[in-house]
Amino acid sequence: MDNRFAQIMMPDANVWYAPAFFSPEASNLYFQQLLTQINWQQESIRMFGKELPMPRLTAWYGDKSYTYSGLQNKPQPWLPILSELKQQLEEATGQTYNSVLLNLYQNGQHSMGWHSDDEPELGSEPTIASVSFGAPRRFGFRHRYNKELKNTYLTMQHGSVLLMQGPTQHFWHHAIPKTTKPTGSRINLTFRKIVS
Ligand SMILES: O=C(O)CCC(=O)C(=O)O
Ligand SMILES: [Fe+2]
Repeated sequence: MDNRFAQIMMPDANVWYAPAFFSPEASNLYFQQLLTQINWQQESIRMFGKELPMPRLTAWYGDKSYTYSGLQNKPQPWLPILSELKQQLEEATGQTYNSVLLNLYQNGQHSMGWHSDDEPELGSEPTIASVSFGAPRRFGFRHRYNKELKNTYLTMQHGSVLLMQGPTQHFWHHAIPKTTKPTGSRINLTFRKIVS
């Protein structure tokens, strides 16, 4: 882990945050390029027997197919900008990644519900490197079993990286809550390693 990262002290977890992993100039460029180059999709989710639009746009790039929210996703092939980001994260974190899920939150009503990234394809203690560009958004952690523990909230800054590894997915859910504050677009990329 390079020295841009500081550990977030949470029990049953291994979480690191780099608020300014990328410079503001590089971050502005990545944000604009990702907005236009990524093949953003409006997917739907089945909830309570109904088809609902996901409250965000998504895209999936990588080498191996993967099941997410019950959907078998065929990834699109790597783009140069994604390979470049992947390489920088691999160098900084000492891990390798073979796929990336992208989320585009266009406003404060776009969100992601409480979940953990514990799909079997990721192996038992996955490392997930989560990059943010654009509007800052609150990111929450909630312990899955110990209700005495308070939630932990971080504000995901433009150009930041959050690293979740070790037992984090076993013990904690995470989410991007909705906000009523006027909020611009945010792009998130979660680099993952599919092992099966
Ligand atoms: O947008 C974020 O920071 C969270 C994304 C996330 O949790 C996921 O894609 O699994
Ligand atoms: Fe997640």
